Amino acid sequence: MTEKQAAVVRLRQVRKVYGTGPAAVTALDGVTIDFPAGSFTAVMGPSGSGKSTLLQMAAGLDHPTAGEVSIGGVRLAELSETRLTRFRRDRLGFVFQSFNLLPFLDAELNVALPLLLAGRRPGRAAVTAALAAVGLADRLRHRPAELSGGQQQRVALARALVTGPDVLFADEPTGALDSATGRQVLALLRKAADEHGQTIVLVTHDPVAAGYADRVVFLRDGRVVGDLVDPTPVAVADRMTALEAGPGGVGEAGPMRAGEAESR
Ligand SMILES: Nc1ncnc2c1ncn2[C@@H]1O[C@H](COP(=O)(O)OP(=O)(O)OP(=O)(O)O)[C@@H](O)[C@H]1O
Repeated sequence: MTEKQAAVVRLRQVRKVYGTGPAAVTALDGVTIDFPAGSFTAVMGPSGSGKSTLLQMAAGLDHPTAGEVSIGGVRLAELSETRLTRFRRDRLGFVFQSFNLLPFLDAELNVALPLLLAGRRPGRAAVTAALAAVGLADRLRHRPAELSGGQQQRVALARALVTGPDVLFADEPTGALDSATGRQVLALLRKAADEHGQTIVLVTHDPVAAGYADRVVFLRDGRVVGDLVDPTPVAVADRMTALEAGPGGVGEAGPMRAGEAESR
């Protein structure tokens, strides 16, 4: 992997409105949050609460309607489209629920692709090391169709990590995997933060997945409504139940406040 700098991802009063007029949807309603350098944060919330939108804004995949996003001190709004594309390619990694591998390329070439696209000569050792790191050193010649879902997701993770990104954005990366395979992928995300200082932002519905993070941030109706530090799956599931019950149904825990968890 190449040298990288630890990078904080910073959102300030980020709003995202899709569409206009009566059909407009406010997906994010003034989100201010930091994802500290080298931290692993899970983003959770009911369906439609704005998790994927938050990830898209934070990763510069789409532009906010208002507010500001910076990564490692670079304000994304100040970059031209070309520079933003290059910034994403050089500094960020992405993993999605659908693995998005190219079906006609084997594992090795799928992993080499981001280096080729960046105009870097894909050193065979770097590509092999990335696949070995996800436990697939013996699958270099296999195409996606010849790999299990978990193996495909691990190839996708190797592809995301081969460039040595400062920040890795993962949207439901374990959504299509069984729990044992999902845990392997989550352990690799944990390792990326612990051993390589990479900043991990994980969108998930799964309290077990969120339990791998340092902190869980909860969204509802496009707003941050609370967080949980050193989360356990049980504590996360409790919060989710309260959130999904709606504002009037938060139960004994009472309404959540941002930062509440730290004071406990
Ligand atoms: N491209 C789009 N155009 C219009 N509305 C959108 C678009 N993307 C998202 N939305 C709307 O914005 C809101 C937030 O969507 P988002 O996908 O961010 O939520 P989510 O929390 O990730 O949901 P889920 O858990 O179901 O994936 C929803 O009401 C959704 O319908």
